Amino acid sequence: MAESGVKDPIRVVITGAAGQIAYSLIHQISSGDVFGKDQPIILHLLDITPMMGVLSGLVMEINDCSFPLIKDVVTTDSEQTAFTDVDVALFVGAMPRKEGMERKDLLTANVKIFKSQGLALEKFAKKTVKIIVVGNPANTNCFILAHYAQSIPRENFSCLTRLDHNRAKAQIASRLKVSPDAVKNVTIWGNHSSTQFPDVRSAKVTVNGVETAVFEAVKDDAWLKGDFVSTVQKRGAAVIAARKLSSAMSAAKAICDHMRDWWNGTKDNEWVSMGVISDGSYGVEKGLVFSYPVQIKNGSYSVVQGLAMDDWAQDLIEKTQKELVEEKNDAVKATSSE
Ligand SMILES: NC(=O)C1=CN([C@@H]2O[C@H](COP(=O)(O)OP(=O)(O)OC[C@H]3O[C@@H](n4cnc5c(N)ncnc54)[C@H](O)[C@@H]3O)[C@@H](O)[C@H]2O)C=CC1
Ligand SMILES: O=C(O)CCC(=O)C(=O)O
Repeated sequence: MAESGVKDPIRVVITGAAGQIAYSLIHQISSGDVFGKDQPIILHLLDITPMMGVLSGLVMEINDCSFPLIKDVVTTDSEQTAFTDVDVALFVGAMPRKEGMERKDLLTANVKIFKSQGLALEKFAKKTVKIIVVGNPANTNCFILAHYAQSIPRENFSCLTRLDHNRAKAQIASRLKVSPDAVKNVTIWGNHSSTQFPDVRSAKVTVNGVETAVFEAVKDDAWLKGDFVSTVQKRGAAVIAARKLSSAMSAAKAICDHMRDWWNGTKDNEWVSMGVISDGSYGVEKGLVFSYPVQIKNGSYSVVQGLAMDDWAQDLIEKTQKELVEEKNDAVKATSSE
């Protein structure tokens, strides 16, 4: 904080800044929706060289928005310039999948980007940098990024599963005809892929002022264990099939929700889902980037412990873990052969 009582600016890097997610994200961040209405920001926008013209147009638009919180905008195709002294790093830049592909089909191309950016992050970012990996396959890209940036604390790395979390809340809310904010404590376990486990066994919903377990309120176990799960698992693909482009507005909103909660904390007795480096909780292999229920206080998250498991849940968690182990092995092979 400067002597005047005005906060010092924070540096926020967005990779893939010329892409469709960034176009929504930049607006929300610049408006003060994430770090607060009193937090000045210097934006670092990274993209590949052919996109520098697009970034210059984006800067014109940012200027034309007259955001009072934006103190400077740095556009660059240099990883060194992009990551120097950053406080927050949003790794959006990567190739998106097309209709018919699984996210892991992007692995070979995208993990190489994350190796190179991990090495740059290691050299140039602040050690306190808070990181969200969005580019797919998000968990495994995050694993590679962290692997090549060993001096940054492990708890500073995360990947985005908040979009899945929001989708799960929205499905329950729509089924019960309540607002999504009446639904709390859903959990996304595992990979941001079609093996993820959207779990509402501990979730609660407030209907007509009364808080009830979601399973009791919905009264349809077959749906909660069947179509609900597969709808959330396959929502990304459904959007691509309909829009011919992958989710962007909802992804940007979820990135903001994830970082806002990490920056400011979660509400009492509530949790959110974040892909984080596993400490072995719930029997998951240590070191995998796995989505867990987390609570956040003073800028640090902790995995919610002691949630009940049954054979059905355990099976789903093992399936998504198995996929992550396979992805990790393929990613390590793809990055170490260079
Ligand atoms: N985890 C999640 O919940 C979600 C993840 N995604 C993923 O986010 C990523 C970005 O999606 P969109 O913005 O829709 O894609 P997009 O194709 O519109 O934009 C990607 C941008 O990244 C840039 N880029 C490519 N390589 C780069 C590099 N080495 N350094 C910096 N920039 C680079 C491209 O030039 C492009 O401007 C995709 O991988 C997509 O699958 C999308 C939605 C949700
Ligand atoms: O599904 C994809 O591959 C891109 C977008 C995404 O990850 C999602 O919508 O969940």
